[in-house]
Amino acid sequence: MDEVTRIPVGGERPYEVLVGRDLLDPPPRLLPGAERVAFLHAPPLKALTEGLAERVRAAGVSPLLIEVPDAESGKHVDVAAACWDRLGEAGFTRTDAVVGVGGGAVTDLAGFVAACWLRGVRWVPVATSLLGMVDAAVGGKTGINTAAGKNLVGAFHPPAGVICDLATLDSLPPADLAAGMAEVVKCGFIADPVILDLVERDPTAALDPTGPVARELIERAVRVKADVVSGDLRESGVREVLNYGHTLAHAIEKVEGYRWRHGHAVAVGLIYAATLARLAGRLDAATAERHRAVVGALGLPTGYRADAWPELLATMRVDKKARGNTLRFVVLDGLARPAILEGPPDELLQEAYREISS
Ligand SMILES: NC(=O)c1ccc[n+]([C@@H]2O[C@H](COP(=O)([O-])OP(=O)(O)OC[C@H]3O[C@@H](n4cnc5c(N)ncnc54)[C@H](O)[C@@H]3O)[C@@H](O)[C@H]2O)c1
Ligand SMILES: O=C(O)C(=O)C[C@@H](O)[C@H](O)[C@H](O)COP(=O)(O)O
Ligand SMILES: [Zn+2]
Repeated sequence: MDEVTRIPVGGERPYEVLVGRDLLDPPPRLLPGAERVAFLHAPPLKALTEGLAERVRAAGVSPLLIEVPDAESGKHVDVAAACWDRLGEAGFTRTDAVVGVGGGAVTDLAGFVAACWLRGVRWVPVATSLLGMVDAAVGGKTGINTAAGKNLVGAFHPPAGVICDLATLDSLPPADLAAGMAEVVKCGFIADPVILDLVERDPTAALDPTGPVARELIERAVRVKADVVSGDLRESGVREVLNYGHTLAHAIEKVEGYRWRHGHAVAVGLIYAATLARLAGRLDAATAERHRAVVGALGLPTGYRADAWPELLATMRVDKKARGNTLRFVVLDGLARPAILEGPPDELLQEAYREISS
């Protein structure tokens, strides 16, 4: 095992994010006293999960493997209900636990299943995608999608610990690596501009999960997220900055029937938020343009269909940051200076969209 970085996350129930290579042993150690552990995984992570289950069995704990549909198809209430049925059949009690093995979709689902079972049992995300490591597995936001939109049902339920084994990224498809980088870049714009410098200097190195640049980027992004959520688990204030770019991103995902990767939608959403801030007189043109350049350098999408605007606007109205009829956007007043743009007029929203659409 190489060196493990331990990043603390504070709050009512503090825990650590472990980043390193070949560190898949810890789930039983993070869950002392559990006699049963349910492993939720999607088909691509079956072999890895079976290996984890064997280690757990060797430690005297009974594993229960629950295979769920891949990606966003798993974030559905019917899938959650099927998981609760399995926990019930296996007699899961409050000292037992759930482990989610996979990308952000599976860990969001696993956390939600754990948050609701017996009104909350312990859980551990084993993040196997870049996006999961830098974002989804950290911070205790769990949830599923509904017919009305993305992540509309969920719970704040911090994990007992987070495992980011960089070796798992070796099998992650390149498009998913790039998608994860969108959330890393988000952290660069809202809090840690060194991230942007590193990506701009060598985008290829940023996308190589075996190299030191990717590891530094991952650790920096996790620290940004950990710092924010430590002080505001339930998003009553500062945590909203982590939603930078997400108001449009979630609308694009819904319009696409969740066939677009979350990170790809976030990439477009970041450019939209920067354009909106520039048009609102909040952000300088150079920093706004930097969004397009960094996102483009990573091979991520930079725009979306012009004719989708009416549906996107309607969907954005149920964004969780909205208050009644007032839309609220996270914008930048400068590099690493996130703020809220409250109730921008529809004309301004549309003008910004015109600039990023084709
Ligand atoms: N809870 C949060 O705070 C938070 C934060 C950001 C994103 N999210 C959510 O995370 C989800 C996106 O996560 P994602 O980008 O990981 O997508 P994903 O979970 O859909 O995973 C993408 C694909 O990669 C596969 N995969 C994962 N790890 C792999 C590996 N090591 N090798 C091979 N294939 C692998 C998955 O099976 C899937 O097919 C969205 O639902 C988003 O809403 C949640
Ligand atoms: O952790 C947060 O807070 C975030 O906003 C991180 C986002 O990257 C993530 O996509 C999150 O799931 C979005 O949350 P939502 O509350 O807008 O559904
Ligand atoms: Zn996100």
